[in-house]
Amino acid sequence: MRIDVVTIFPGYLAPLREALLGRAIEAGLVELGVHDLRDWTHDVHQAVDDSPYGGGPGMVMRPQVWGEALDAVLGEEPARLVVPTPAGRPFTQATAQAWAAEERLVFACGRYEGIDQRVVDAYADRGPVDEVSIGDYVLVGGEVAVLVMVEAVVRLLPGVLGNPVSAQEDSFSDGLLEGPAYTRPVSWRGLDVPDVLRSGNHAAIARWRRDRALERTAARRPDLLDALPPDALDRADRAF
Ligand SMILES: Nc1cc(-c2ccc3ccn(Cc4ccccn4)c3c2)[nH]n1
Repeated sequence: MRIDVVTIFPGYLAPLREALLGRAIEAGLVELGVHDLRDWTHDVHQAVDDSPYGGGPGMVMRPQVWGEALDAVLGEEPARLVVPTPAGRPFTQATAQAWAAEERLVFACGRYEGIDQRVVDAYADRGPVDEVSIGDYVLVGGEVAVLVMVEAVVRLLPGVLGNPVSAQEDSFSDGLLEGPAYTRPVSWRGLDVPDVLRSGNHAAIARWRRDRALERTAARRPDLLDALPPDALDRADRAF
């Protein structure tokens, strides 16, 4: 997979070259290109924004600069164009799973009050364009959202995670939140590891973990329970 990011703050994307993701890049599992939008300005001030038509607070990012940048970065290779925005469709684990199958992702990081809508409209004719939100809160720009989404996608690529099973078993993959996890010592500040986890009874451990996941999901995210397909819960689950 190749990932390109266009931004006026390239340094914001430096964390993508650290740790697990950095090792995935070094291993050639993913290619990353970070591009400074201002490289496509032609004025001395390198202006990327202007006042909004119709008035209102803040500034809007100019379509011309974005058009030149995305034409250059996209080139002729097909790619999914992703535009983070608070007004986007929710980015979920299902989105990450779908995007993990893509050959190329290009992220357009806006700032100010966002990017002139004609940029999304103009590229919608060339290929898939997703306007996505990572949550119901407003950030200052798209860069942090891109860090989140790139991490969620790249961890799913073959060879990236040391333990690939965890990508299938992590939260949301079975529609439930993950339950609690424990490691040594068996007792810490008077708090003990649940006995069942040390019992060696794998059926009992699996049941206990499922029960804790159901309990936590019901308490913290009842919406996820409501969204489960009818056959997702078996009789033992329903006892919960
Ligand atoms: N889940 C998300 C995504 C964002 C996001 C993504 C990109 C941009 C580009 C600019 N802003 C600031 C801004 C503020 C007010 C209205 C519009 N945009 C962004 C915010 N916030 N929360």
